Amino acid sequence: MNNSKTIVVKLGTSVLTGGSFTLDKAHMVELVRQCAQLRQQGHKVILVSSGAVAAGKEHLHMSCDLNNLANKQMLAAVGQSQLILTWQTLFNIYGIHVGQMLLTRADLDDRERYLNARDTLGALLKHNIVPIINENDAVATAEIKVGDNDNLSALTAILAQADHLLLLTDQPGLFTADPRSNPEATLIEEVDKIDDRIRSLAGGSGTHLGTGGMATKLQAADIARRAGVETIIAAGHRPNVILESVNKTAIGTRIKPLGSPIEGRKRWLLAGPVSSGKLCLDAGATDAVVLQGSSLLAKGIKHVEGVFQRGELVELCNAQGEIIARGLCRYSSADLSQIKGLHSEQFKALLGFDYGKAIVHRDDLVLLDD
Ligand SMILES: Nc1ncnc2c1ncn2[C@@H]1O[C@H](COP(=O)(O)OP(=O)(O)O)[C@@H](O)[C@H]1O
Ligand SMILES: N[C@@H](CCC(=O)OP(=O)(O)O)C(=O)O
Repeated sequence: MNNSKTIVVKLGTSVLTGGSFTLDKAHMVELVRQCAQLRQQGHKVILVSSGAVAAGKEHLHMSCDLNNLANKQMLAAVGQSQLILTWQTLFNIYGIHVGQMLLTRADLDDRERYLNARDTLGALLKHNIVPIINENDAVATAEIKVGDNDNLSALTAILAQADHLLLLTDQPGLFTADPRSNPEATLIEEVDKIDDRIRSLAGGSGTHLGTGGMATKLQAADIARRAGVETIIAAGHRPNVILESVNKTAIGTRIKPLGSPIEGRKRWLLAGPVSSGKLCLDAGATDAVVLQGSSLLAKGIKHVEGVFQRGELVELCNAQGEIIARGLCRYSSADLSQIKGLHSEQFKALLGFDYGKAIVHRDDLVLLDD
């Protein structure tokens, strides 16, 4: 079917537990029914499922300090197997297989590992298996974590070249303020651009088990929209929410994608590496990069922040300090401290070598301003 869409459905702990410390299996079966129906309509479905920590707590009947990393990892290790067992049992009702993928930031940083994860996801979808993704909480420490499943689901949507990202939570969408503390807050139905004004509306999680609240949902939506993916934030308990979101019923908060989807390597630049440093550009270089589609030359670099090697990802900032692009830097921070502000003809005399005049080549750069 040529109208086939790929949909990433992110289910927050709040949806899977209904705010309790146990998995709400009656509701999970309802979500599975909707996923099965979407597949019958010819669409592909990927779940990003939170709930491992909650499931671990439920299984062990143990109260422990959730601020302690080892405790949380223990609960996730126990809970993840319970969680996937529950999903498999429920999808079995419809004769659907599931495949578990546990990822960390490190799996997406490295281009080769990113491509491996992409191929696994592709193979699961090709064989009509529903991928169920979570962060590998049992082993991931802060340095190699994505940190929250909202961002992980956006990275998954990029990996899968999805059409829609549904962030299902315990609120009907993004409100003008946290509705838990502001009963007057109203739903925002459509967002064109995620700027500081929109970000300022989003608070953190209102529960002990949720991570990130609305703030991480907006981060995720911003990454997704730049990769051409539409995001919908909606209530996981709304009847038929998954079916209606995809079939264009006005529902929750819809965050529009940017016009044209970007090509593979640039998608990885958005999804993958964490930045190792910053290049601050003058106005001329900013215009050249943003408006003229040029590579970044050393001449327009005013200063360099951070320590990085050749080939690492850096952020490019304009004179106001706003991040305008991400890209792979062809020179190390040590080299750049010598050649910033100079013409490329001088590189060899100063460094003893030269990797070409582009500091960040156009092919290795993705723009963020819009
Ligand atoms: N502007 C806002 N609009 C809606 N919810 C918000 C807002 N700011 C903060 N929140 C909070 O975000 C919570 C949902 O995020 P979170 O607890 O992380 O849930 P999940 O487990 O679904 O990811 C809501 O319960 C709400 O308290
Ligand atoms: N990976 C964790 C969930 C992390 C997370 O982002 O939680 P949530 O904000 O509920 O989606 C778990 O499975 O418990």
